[in-house]
Amino acid sequence: MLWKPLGNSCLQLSRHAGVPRAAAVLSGDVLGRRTSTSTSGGTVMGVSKQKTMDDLGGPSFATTLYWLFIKGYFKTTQQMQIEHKKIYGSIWKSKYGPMIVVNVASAELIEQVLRQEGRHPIRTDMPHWRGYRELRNKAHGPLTEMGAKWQRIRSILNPRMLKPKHVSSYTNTINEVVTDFISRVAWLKETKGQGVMVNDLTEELYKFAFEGICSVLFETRMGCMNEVIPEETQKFIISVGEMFRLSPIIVLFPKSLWPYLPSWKQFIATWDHLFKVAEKLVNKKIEEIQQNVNVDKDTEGAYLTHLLLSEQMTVTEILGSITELLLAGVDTTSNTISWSLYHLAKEPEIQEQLYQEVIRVCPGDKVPVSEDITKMPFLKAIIRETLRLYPVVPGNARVTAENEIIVGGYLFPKKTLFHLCHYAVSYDESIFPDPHTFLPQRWLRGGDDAIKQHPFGSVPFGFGIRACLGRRVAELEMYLLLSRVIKHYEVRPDPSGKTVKPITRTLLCPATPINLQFLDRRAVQAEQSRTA
Ligand code: HEM
Repeated sequence: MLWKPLGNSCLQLSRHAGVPRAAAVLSGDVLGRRTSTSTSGGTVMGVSKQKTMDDLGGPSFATTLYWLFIKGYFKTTQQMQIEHKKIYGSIWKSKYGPMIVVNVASAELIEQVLRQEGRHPIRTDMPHWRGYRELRNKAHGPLTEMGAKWQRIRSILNPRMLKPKHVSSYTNTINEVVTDFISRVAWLKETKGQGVMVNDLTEELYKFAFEGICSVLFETRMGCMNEVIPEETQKFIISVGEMFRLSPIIVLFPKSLWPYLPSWKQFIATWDHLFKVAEKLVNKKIEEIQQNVNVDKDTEGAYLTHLLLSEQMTVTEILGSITELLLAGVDTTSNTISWSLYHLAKEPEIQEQLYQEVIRVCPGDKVPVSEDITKMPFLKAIIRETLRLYPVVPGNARVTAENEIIVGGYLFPKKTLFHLCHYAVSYDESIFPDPHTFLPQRWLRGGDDAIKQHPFGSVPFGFGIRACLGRRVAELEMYLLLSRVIKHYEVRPDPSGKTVKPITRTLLCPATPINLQFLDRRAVQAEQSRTA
């Protein structure tokens, strides 16, 4: 997904940015506050002059290119947010050719942008993703659709993805996948990890997240937890990776050149494969439902069955949405769990505290279900802190489509492209003291830091009506997996002591493989009592 404003996809929209209307001068901001002379610019012959985008500082196009390609921030654009904030302050503009992106890097300014969104917020226009759909006559899903059509899709997809009672009904399905993941860890250790290591944990968690989301969406198991992964599934996973790899390349070129690019042809081929696999799964479900109808049997089922039976969307529309949900729901979850385990391995005391919480709520062989999770505040705090340190979407784009708005005392015209620098804000020490330290306690109610936190200091799932559609499902997956893995295994760092840093590949990912040791707690306890 292209959330960061570094490709034409985001930038294209800012071409529409016009000159601010004079009428807006002195009008006060849309939050109802009058802009004071001190924050809104100088005074011209006794009349205060509204500051506009022209008055904003920031790097030129050449300077940005220098930072990206000579100083080498192309893969660590999240870090560039922090460096630019030091130079330009909390708000600055970056130029990409004729296009302008307004960066906001404080909790207050992010709040101002998000609270002034219109009824149909836009992230980016994603011309390459939309281009494929238009070429092949496919429907847009929640990621690529805009305006009233987007709102309609969300109103249909939201309830079974976000309402707690529906989401908790996916618990058993997800727990089955977690059980298989725990067994797969044992198999990986034995066959490829000298009895103790799991190498490239993120890739393994990717398979878990893919299997988990497929089992919720399609009500079908894909075989990703098997020892040998089915060829079709493996190809699907590779296609997702390819599509994300090709996306930023394609958007570097104008649309008119796409038909001549080999990358565009590969891009089309990968999307064809993604839609083909999704179509096969949807058709299989339609056949199952049809067979039940033929024998007058009630059809029960989760997400896809509900969408098909409710008939609010055509099958083509369902396919468009389901494919996008799948794409949005894999790397995000798997990266977050990888970072959590990476930190728990490094911080044995935090891991022990989590283990004690899990066995207190779920003693013996009890497998946690969603009600148990409500009794595990420390588990939740660990995920929350992971998402602060590693926001999967480190910089989110926002286009203010409907209104002129005032942010930080500057007046911006309609269709201004904002880049919300979530990563920089997550490391703001005035909001999160000791920002580089993994401190889950800061998210516990009654904790010393809890009071100081600004509600927009860390918003890992976004905010408002265009926020993440899969948040509740992702949280359930992460809570169940983490609690059960820690109950079963003691996790220790790679003995080679490698530090893993984050890089931005559209999403924030580990730059190098995360390899960890997994010690079976029962085996360790048995060994300890034998030698005692
Ligand atoms: C740790 C896991 C996840 C994180 C941190 C995450 C984060 C985000 C963020 C930041 C956005 C953009 C929100 C905005 O623009 O305000 C987003 C959008 C979205 N996410 Fe997630 N996400 C996660 C998991 C998932 C999962 C599991 C699914 C699917 C089941 C999913 C589906 C979506 C969709 C469809 C959108 C686009 C919504 C729209 O534009 O209407 N996400 N996510």
